[in-house]
Amino acid sequence: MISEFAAAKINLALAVTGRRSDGYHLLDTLVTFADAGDRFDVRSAPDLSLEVTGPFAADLQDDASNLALLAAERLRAAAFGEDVAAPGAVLILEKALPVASGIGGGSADAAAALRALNRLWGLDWPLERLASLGLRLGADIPMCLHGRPLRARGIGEDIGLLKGFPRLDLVLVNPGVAVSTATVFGALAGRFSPPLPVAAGLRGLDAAITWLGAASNDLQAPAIAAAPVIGEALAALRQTDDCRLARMSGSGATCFGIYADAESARAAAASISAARQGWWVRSVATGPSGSQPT
Ligand SMILES: C[C@@](CO)(OP(=O)(O)O)[C@H](O)COP(=O)(O)OP(=O)(O)OC[C@H]1O[C@@H](n2ccc(N)nc2=O)[C@H](O)[C@@H]1O
Ligand SMILES: Nc1ncnc2c1ncn2[C@@H]1O[C@H](COP(=O)(O)OP(=O)(O)O)[C@@H](O)[C@H]1O
Repeated sequence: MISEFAAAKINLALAVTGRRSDGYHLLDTLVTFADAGDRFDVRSAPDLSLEVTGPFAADLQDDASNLALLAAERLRAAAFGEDVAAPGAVLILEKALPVASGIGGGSADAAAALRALNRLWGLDWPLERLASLGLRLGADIPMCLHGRPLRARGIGEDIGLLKGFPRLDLVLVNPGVAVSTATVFGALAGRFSPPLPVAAGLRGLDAAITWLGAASNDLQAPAIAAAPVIGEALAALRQTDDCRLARMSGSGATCFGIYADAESARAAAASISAARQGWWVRSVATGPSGSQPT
């Protein structure tokens, strides 16, 4: 049995800088990964199959369109072609992240499946080769394969790792609405931004907060227009003690707050959870060099 962690992806800042001729939008985004996520186990079997467990399993009823299984099928076809002796695997996904929530659930799972099967099948493919296969399934899969602080451009394929980017104590809040990524991009209606400022050499919380404060997430306003409860999630974070910055991740609806330390983050998460019992609320840490579950 091989296990991989599918860490939640958090877009700390996101500028939409243009649009390609195929309709996909060009981004400039600063991303980090949390120690909250889905868990992925794989074991050898003659065929490929998927079992989904965990608190959000019921939101993913259709296994055939699950990005993790699709990624596994693509990897098997690319590595073994029509070989009748091609290996299979049982993929066991524990779905702990809310679905369609701006924290890369499907992409994180597909990346974890590729990493796990690369090991199980002894393929030894480099990350770049897995990333180019993954990109054809989801724009966020390459960044989720890296799983550490990075800057991504293009639609997510042009990645630069951010060495020295600080560990952050965050609260993640999902107010229980699923937001369609395509709808949110569509609502931008061609309003584009300049690229984000240079992010090299950001060390320490204060430097990160100053840099992030001068940036934004261009998808936040259209997402709030589609689902106003996202504005309530941001307000709830901003009202907690010691919240240094609150913003939405990706195309929403999950929002994050940044805190000075883990204790403040835990206290904020407890107070939001107590006030909003239907919301998904977690205090998490992001890792400077990739995140592992706590
Ligand atoms: C916005 C971001 C930021 O990291 O995150 P999420 O909100 O998904 O977490 C991503 O770019 C999302 O990437 P991903 O979730 O893989 O998107 P995909 O499934 O490839 O695309 C779903 C749909 O969104 C639109 N889309 C997506 C990505 C992009 N750069 N431009 C787009 O216009 C397209 O209409 C596409 O058909
Ligand atoms: N393993 C998966 N986890 C989550 N969503 C998935 C998965 N496979 C396919 N999907 C589909 O992908 C869509 C986007 O979900 P997700 O990747 O969680 O969004 P986001 O990247 O915004 O968090 C959902 O509508 C969901 O049905």
